[in-house]
Amino acid sequence: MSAALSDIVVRAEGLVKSFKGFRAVDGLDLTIERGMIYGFLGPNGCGKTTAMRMLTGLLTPTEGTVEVLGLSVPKDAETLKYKIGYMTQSFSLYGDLTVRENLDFMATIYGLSGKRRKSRIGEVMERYELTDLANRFAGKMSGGQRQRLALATAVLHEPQLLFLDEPTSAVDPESRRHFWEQLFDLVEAGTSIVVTTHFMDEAERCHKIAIMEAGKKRADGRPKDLMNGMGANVIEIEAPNLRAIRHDLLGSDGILAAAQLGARLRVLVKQEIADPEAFLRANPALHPATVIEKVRPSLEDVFVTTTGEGRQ
Ligand SMILES: Nc1ncnc2c1ncn2[C@@H]1O[C@H](COP(=O)(O)OP(=O)(O)OP(=O)(O)O)[C@@H](O)[C@H]1O
Repeated sequence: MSAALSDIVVRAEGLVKSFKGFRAVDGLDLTIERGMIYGFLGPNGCGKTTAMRMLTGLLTPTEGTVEVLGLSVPKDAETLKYKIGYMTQSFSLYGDLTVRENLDFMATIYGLSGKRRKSRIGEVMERYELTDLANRFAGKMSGGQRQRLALATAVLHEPQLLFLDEPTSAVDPESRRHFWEQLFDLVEAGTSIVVTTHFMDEAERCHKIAIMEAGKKRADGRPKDLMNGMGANVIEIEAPNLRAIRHDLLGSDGILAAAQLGARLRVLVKQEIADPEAFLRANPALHPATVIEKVRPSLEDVFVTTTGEGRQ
């Protein structure tokens, strides 16, 4: 099988990026399969953007190797440029150009000409609801409209692989939902997607994710598998004195985390504790009638159990 048709679109080994001795990305290994949405989940500053910039060939790694679509990066970055799309956090649009002019400019960058250029610009304007905004300056558009234009410019040349850096941070929840539906349309049409996010609900939509912290990958896999294999049971407690209970539980060895959600306390109990409900009931701060219920893990629970900083 030729490299371009391989089932692996990104392979990185031992990827490091140091800025004056500070390791923003610290030994990252990645294998991303074709046809999926792969998410980097992690807090601000954990190295998501730096990792993505190395994968796109925009930043040279300090150490490690990267292969994207069978090309060696950054050596073959120029060839790769025509096969990938990249939507940056700031959307990289020209505010003093109109929608059509932004698309026209990107078409030139990607070397689109003649009929294909015209038809692709028309197609993306239609698909991303930009036709009525064709003469609007990008700088005068709403966050959601700018996001649609940024996506339209990133996919104009029909890239095999699309990189999206926190694409929904500046948009409202409805635009976010709509945007994700558009991503799944792209996947169905054969595009593979790598996306960074710090939103748990977005990460849950990905086929696979890597949980990042301090430049390192702490865990990776399908969200469901990560939730099932997280090494803790999730118990919710409903009681009037939740702050006192939380304080008490956090001093206990068997407890990984306890966080209040409204009228409930969500407690992560280590898996080695065979009967977590009985374990909690034995705590003197709990009233015998306190409601204790085992619940389904969430990705946020996985995040808390796999990262140190998220623990509370
Ligand atoms: N050019 C640079 N020079 C020095 N430090 C940098 C540079 N680029 C990034 N960093 C540092 O590297 C760390 C990782 O930054 P990065 O932007 O990759 O994180 P991130 O997870 O994408 O977060 P954010 O969502 O805030 O961009 C941060 O501490 C950042 O300050």
